Amino acid sequence: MTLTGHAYALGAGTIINAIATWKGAAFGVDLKTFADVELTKSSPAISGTIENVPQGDTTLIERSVELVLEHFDIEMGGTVHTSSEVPLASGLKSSSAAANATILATLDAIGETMEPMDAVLLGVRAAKDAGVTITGALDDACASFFGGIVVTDNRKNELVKRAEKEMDVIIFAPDRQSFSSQTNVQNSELIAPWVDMAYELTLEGEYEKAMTLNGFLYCGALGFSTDIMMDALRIGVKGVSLSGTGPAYSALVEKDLAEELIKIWKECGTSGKVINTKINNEGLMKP
Ligand SMILES: Nc1ncnc2c1ncn2[C@@H]1O[C@H](COP(=O)(O)OP(=O)(O)O)[C@@H](O)[C@H]1O
Ligand SMILES: O=C(O)C1=C[C@@H](OP(=O)(O)O)[C@@H](O)[C@H](O)C1
Repeated sequence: MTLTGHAYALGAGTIINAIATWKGAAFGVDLKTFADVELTKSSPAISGTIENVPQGDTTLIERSVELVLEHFDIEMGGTVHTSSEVPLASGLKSSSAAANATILATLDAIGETMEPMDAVLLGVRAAKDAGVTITGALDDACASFFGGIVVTDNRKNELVKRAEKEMDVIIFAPDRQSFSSQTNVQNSELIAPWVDMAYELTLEGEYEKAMTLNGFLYCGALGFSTDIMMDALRIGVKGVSLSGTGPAYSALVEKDLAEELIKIWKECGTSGKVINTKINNEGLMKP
């Protein structure tokens, strides 16, 4: 007997990177990661593959399948395959999207459901077990699963706030990767008092101000250039930041500024791609 399941989850952008204070905020975007799971009774092991990334680390998606099967006390093995519109290890939450999509695809395969927040927390556990995260990145996991703007306390495993906002999202993704597991945690902790100020702005609904403050702080702490942010501010963008641990940047913009920002970032002289997307407020399920 072979069971198959399919699902997708969203990539996301950063408002507050949680590494400094363990409190974070992020927004889901219209970029998807797809997961296909195939389970058989005969195979005890789970083996993962990532489309177009033959050398990619598949521990996260394999662990995600395992945790769902363990939860329902099911002894099966098989395969999990992902394909993604989210650039890998760029700060755009490819890991949260891969874990969430895999968990939902596994549930689909075995014909089970879970409370949405329990599914998200299983993905966070898989990310911790796979060693791809510092705080568990509940902010990113919630943005990827619920869409909209989310604010979380990653130490308490708590979704503090969720809001919806219609905005375009323009992303600049340099042609390189930066793994969260290798980020400079000590430097991030040094900026905690000011990241706290940005977090307070987030609670007040001042997402764009919060995001831009977060961007300058983390660019400073992690050694990323602020030129891309300045390019955006110069034309009137209010919300622009390094996304997560970089190297990608994302901006929240009204429609009228989107085209101009795309043009400026395409001509900025740094090699990378510009992605035109928007906040996805639908998500996969409601919290
Ligand atoms: N499509 C995918 N399929 C399987 N694993 C993935 C996928 N995308 C990301 N990952 C896992 O997540 C890791 C990258 O995580 P991370 O550095 O936090 O990047 P991001 O900021 O994009 O989440 C990869 O090394 C891999 O283990
Ligand atoms: O590993 C972590 O705990 C985190 C990684 C960062 O994201 P990326 O994985 O996108 O760099 C950050 O934005 C998030 O708030 C917390």
